[in-house]
Amino acid sequence: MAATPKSAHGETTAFAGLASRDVHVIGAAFCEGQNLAGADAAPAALRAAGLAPALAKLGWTVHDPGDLDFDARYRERGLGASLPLDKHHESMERYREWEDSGMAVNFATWAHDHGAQHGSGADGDAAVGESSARAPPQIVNGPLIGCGLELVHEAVARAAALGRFALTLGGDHSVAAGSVSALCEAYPRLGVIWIDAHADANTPSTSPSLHYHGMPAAHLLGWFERQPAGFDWLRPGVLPESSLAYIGLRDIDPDEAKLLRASKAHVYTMRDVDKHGIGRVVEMALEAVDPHRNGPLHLSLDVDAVDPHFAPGTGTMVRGGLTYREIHYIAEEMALTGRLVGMDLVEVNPHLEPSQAGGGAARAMHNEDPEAAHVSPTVNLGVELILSALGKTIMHDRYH
Ligand SMILES: NC(=[NH2+])NCCC[C@H](N)C(=O)O
Repeated sequence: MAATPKSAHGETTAFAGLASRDVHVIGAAFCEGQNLAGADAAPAALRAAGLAPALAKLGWTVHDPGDLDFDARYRERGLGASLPLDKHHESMERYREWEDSGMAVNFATWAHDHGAQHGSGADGDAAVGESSARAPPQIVNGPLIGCGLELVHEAVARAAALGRFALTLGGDHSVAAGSVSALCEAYPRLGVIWIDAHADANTPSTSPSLHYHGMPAAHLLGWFERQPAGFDWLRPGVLPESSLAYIGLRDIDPDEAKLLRASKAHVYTMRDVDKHGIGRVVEMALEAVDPHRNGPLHLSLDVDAVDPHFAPGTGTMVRGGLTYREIHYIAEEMALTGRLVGMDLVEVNPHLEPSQAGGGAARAMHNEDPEAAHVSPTVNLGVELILSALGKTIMHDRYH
């Protein structure tokens, strides 16, 4: 059966799931949405940890054209002057300094209070139609991010048009602006389950950091006061509020919380997980975004939703997260619907893995996939979660 997402998955038609077991890997080595580099190393690290052979073993045909070439796109669009791109990133030494300081505030705030190494990013960032006289707060590196994420959007749209499962490997959570917008267009009734410690629902006006990785949900939902330069390809509101459910939230900024409370987005915080248990929370979230239980679904998984005990290799860790089993359960339930069409795995930062910091190599457990190289705990968890979302269960190692 040919894949024709638009006509086949219209408003009223029940979606029967992808017709074939083809997964398209979109390597989005992109970390411009935050002030720390390293998340851009994740796609390569996930591949090195054996992602493709493990997916093949599970019964999937893997299409991986390699990482998107962001630099080429920047140059094409005349943004070459912004290269090298790491000018707004803080150093790993500064990150360690923040950790040693006791981490009373998040890294972005700490870096700001301790003389950020990078500029405000405001230069040349004027929003569309805005005069510089009363310039609104500017997303750090805004136009460059818009340009880069358009490439993600295009690649995900292509994967969806081919009827393939769109697996986006971040990168920071910025990439979801590209992937989710593309999938919402390909699958009009798309329900999005967003697993995260943070809501990423700040607008440029509410954001304490002006980092875009804290904003993609707000942008998709249409909450930005104005369209920032470079984002013409993103239709604000492309994701209806009621089609979004969060699980795992525990670090929300005050004005961000106000926006969420006033919206129709479905929020399941860690407290809901405590109260109802993960089984019930997943059921409620799926019911909320897809009341008929017959529409296409997307999983946007930020590894910082997981407790730092299990996922230490990420930039914005927050205590009190999902356990190893809870996060796997979520991924497994998504696979069991048979209607998952895409997944983002974001915010894995191999540079922050304990093994890289001198803590010794992560040890393999006896029952782990021998084909997966044991690079580091968070990278390995990332591979495992992708496998769970694509059908691996305790009783079945083939998607059936
Ligand atoms: N994708 C992430 N890790 N987001 C963290 C966002 C942190 C904070 N709420 C901010 O807006 O900056």
